[in-house]
Amino acid sequence: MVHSPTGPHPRFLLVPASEPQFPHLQTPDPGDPVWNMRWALCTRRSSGAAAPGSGATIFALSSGQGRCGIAVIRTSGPSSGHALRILTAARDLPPARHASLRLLSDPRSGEPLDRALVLWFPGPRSFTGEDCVEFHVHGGPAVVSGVLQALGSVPGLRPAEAGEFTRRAFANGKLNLTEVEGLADLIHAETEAQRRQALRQLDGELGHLCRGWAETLTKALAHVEAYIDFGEDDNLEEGVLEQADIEVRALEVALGAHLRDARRGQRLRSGAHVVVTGPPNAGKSSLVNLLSRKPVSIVSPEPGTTRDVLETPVDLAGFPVLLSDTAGLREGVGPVEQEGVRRARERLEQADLILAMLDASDLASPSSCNFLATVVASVGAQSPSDSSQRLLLVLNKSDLLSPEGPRPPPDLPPHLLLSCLTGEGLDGLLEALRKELAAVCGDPSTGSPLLTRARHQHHLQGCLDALSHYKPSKDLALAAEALRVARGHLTRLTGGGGTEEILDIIFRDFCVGK
Ligand SMILES: Nc1nc2c(ncn2[C@@H]2O[C@H](COP(=O)(O)OP(=O)(O)OP(=O)(O)O)[C@@H](O)[C@H]2O)c(=O)[nH]1
Repeated sequence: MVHSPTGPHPRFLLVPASEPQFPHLQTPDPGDPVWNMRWALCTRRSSGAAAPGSGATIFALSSGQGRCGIAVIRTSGPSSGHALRILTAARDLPPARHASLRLLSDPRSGEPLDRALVLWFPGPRSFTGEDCVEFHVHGGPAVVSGVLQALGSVPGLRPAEAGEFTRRAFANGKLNLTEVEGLADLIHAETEAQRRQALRQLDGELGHLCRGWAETLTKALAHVEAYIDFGEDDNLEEGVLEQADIEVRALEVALGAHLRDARRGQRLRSGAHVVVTGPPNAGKSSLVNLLSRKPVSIVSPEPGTTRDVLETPVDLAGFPVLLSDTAGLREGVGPVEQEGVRRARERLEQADLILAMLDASDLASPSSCNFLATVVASVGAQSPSDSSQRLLLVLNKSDLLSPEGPRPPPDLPPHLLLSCLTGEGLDGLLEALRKELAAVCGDPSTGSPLLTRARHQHHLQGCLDALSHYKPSKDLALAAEALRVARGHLTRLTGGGGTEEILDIIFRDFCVGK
């Protein structure tokens, strides 16, 4: 939709050409065809964010909504400097990248809006690569809306759409796609581990790794193509193909290792599934309430209280977790409880980490014995390096164990003693959870960068599949094609040749002002 410069703007008024507020500045002329064209470009809307370089200068509140001490409003685009001069009623721009105190006024009425810090970032040394301005204003709603209205009245400026600043940074080569994803994750990070992981991705670690792999493939491709062109030529160095082969096989090993690890990064991004299970009355609901620090489940001395799966998001030892309380596992019950038990078993299959819970004072009961037999079987089946499903055995109600009474039998699998009632043993449980979750989600502070999205996994798998067709001893032309396809996957992972739909999906994660 194109708004006429003389017609009504949906939200903001234009400065009438006949009322120049700042005579020393160029006043927009709605009769000027060049100005008209610029206005049309500035106000053009598409289904997604406007294409960078369209000439539009965008503005938005970049700090959160609502009353606050300081609010940051920013602009990006060619008219940023012009807007800054208009709002500060100044002929000159402030020194670049230095905070300057300025009085901001409404260009339509000259009315003072706020005394604010302004920062001028001439492109390309800015977040978006374009000319940018930041206004650090007092965070009252009237100030913020006054400044936004004032900016909207400056010709060539329009409100930004969600993610548009970042999209421009991407288009101008300031961020690659994995860094954009890292930035989106950082904005959404709710736990410490998510923040660490997102920051590493924003710092470009994953992109750097992929670029290194792509370079290896480019080199191998150059060697293979040289061999195709000059294979018979004596001048070609010996062992060229062999060297390419060694590098491609090493790359396959590295890709395989990352793919085996692939689900960890995704769990870190979207939350690991932790399921509490055990016989009725073991204290499962009490543990879920304790770990989530809220009354998610009903706690009662009546066995079989929890009938359905109750799920709650929790920050456990810095890791994002979807914690599920489930019905107590037992046989010979009514249809409703039976359905609860079926759902509990179903949820257990999806668990990344199982918290198997027993009443420490009731280990000899049939339901405890049956449950324990299942746990022992699953612990035996678990290899220490297996990160697909992990298990922690917790003996609750330790407060009911008297020092002179029977202690848990020595042949029990490794377990933790806990009392949900007194909190005794909780620190030990949290530490054990931290270790287990680091195994399930990967430790974001160490090791190689994690693959945090299915998209990453898809391209690495595509790369690996393509390399399986790399057989230079059989057919050099096909081998070269395999290298090209493999390299294409790595390039797309960092956003090269990315389709618009992928960009739209990724930028949808952003808020306005970012
Ligand atoms: N003494 C003692 N009692 C506990 C402890 N934890 C839970 N309880 C009590 O044990 C009873 C059962 O607790 P719940 O948390 O409802 O147990 P549950 O495993 O969810 O029970 P179901 O819903 O039947 O599967 C309640 O009366 C709790 O107050 C504990 O550490 N010590």
